[in-house]
Amino acid sequence: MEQLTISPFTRPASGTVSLPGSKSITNRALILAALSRESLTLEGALFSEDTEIMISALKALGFTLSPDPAGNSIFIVGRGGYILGRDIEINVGNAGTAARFLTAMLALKPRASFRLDGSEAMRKRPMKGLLDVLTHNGAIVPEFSGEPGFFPFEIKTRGLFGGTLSVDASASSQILSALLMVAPLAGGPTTVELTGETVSRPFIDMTLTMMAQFGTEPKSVEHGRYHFAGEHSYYCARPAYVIEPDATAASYFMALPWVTGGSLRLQRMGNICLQGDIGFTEVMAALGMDSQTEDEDLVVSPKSAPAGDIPASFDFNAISDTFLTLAAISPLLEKPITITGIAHTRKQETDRVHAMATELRKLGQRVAETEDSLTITPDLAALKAATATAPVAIDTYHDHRVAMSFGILGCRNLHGDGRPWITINDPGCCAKTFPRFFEVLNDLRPS
Ligand SMILES: O=C(O)C1=C[C@@H](OP(=O)(O)O)[C@@H](O)[C@H](O)C1
Ligand SMILES: C=C(OP(=O)(O)O)C(=O)O
Repeated sequence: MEQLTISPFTRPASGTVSLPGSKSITNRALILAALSRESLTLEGALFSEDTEIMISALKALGFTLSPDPAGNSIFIVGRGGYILGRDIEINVGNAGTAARFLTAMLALKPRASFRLDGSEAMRKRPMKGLLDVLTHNGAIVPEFSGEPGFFPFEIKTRGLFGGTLSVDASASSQILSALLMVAPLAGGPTTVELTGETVSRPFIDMTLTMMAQFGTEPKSVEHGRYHFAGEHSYYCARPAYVIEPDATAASYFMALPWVTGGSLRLQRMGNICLQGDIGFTEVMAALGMDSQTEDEDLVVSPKSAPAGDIPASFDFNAISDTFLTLAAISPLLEKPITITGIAHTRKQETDRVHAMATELRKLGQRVAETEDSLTITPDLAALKAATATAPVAIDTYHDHRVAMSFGILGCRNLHGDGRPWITINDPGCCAKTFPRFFEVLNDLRPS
């Protein structure tokens, strides 16, 4: 297995970070463009495993896409969602967005058959809420090769009829986002209603805002019920759609100057409109970091005034992809913190709550784990002792965010002599959303 030993920063971080495009926006824009009746160029798109999976799947479904990785753009010809072919195999890898959004889109096609599978981790991730509602609607007839409700499966599709789609999206907001995006193309008036709560709320707002940007909105919304008139398509009466840089990826560089000192300019992060994860700036503000918008950029640096008391508890339910960033740097805090609202992340790339607890314990930290929370009691002396003789190898569990967040922690000059103390196992897993992460990180090291 490949390993990367992190060299600590012996001087404060400085420089400008150009972040890749947002994964969530790129994969939504690809679906919405395919569902629209026009051609469109996506600018500032992300090129990574998760978006390559979406691009390949749409190509397999007969859509014309011309990706230009060097120019970060993708030209796509929409066909009102019309899928060519009736017997197609798709592998969604470990891309949650592709898994949920594509499955819902396939259900629109009458009289076809699709075989879907994903990575080993994806075979354990929640799909049941989505498959159940599509089955009850008569849109699909699923057949499972393994455990019912999970990949791999085959779906015979009948087309999405109108009516009421009651959905359980408690395990993943992507299930609700998927249904919302396809509901306007159902055969008749459609109501999407949530049977309970959902997690990661800002991603639902992202979906609804992007649907509106592509020309289609619910006719009305009331108490978690979204009404659509039916028989619509998306219209994107513009030649280009510009994708925001990825706010979750930015969380690592909001944390870096806290770990190393210094100041960073995050390009085009100054006016993020669609991504709730920009709220991580508030977490870092509580830790004593300042973020100022300058032109379109965000400049992050330690506050000049001393930080007040850090809150004892942070609720990450709305921005859970960023909880790993805070958890990884928590050994450098002065007081214990509790991170709550993260039970659903146990069913993501890996069991993230358990993975973070396990790796922090390897670093000598005291960690208490509940179903929905982590309490980390920082211990700097134990951190130094655990890493005194050789770097500790952090296991990453095929989870890009475990790799990237501990990569940031390893930048602290912990032993004062520039000696490396953290090794990241399988650093290549960051290719899911940020293939060049460790190169970008290295470029911020003053020479
Ligand atoms: O809709 C989206 O683009 C996402 C929603 C969230 O998933 P869950 O709703 O499963 O938490 C988030 O964790 C994921 O990275 C992206
Ligand atoms: C949870 C994540 O991804 P996915 O889109 O596969 O759910 C993530 O990127 O942190």
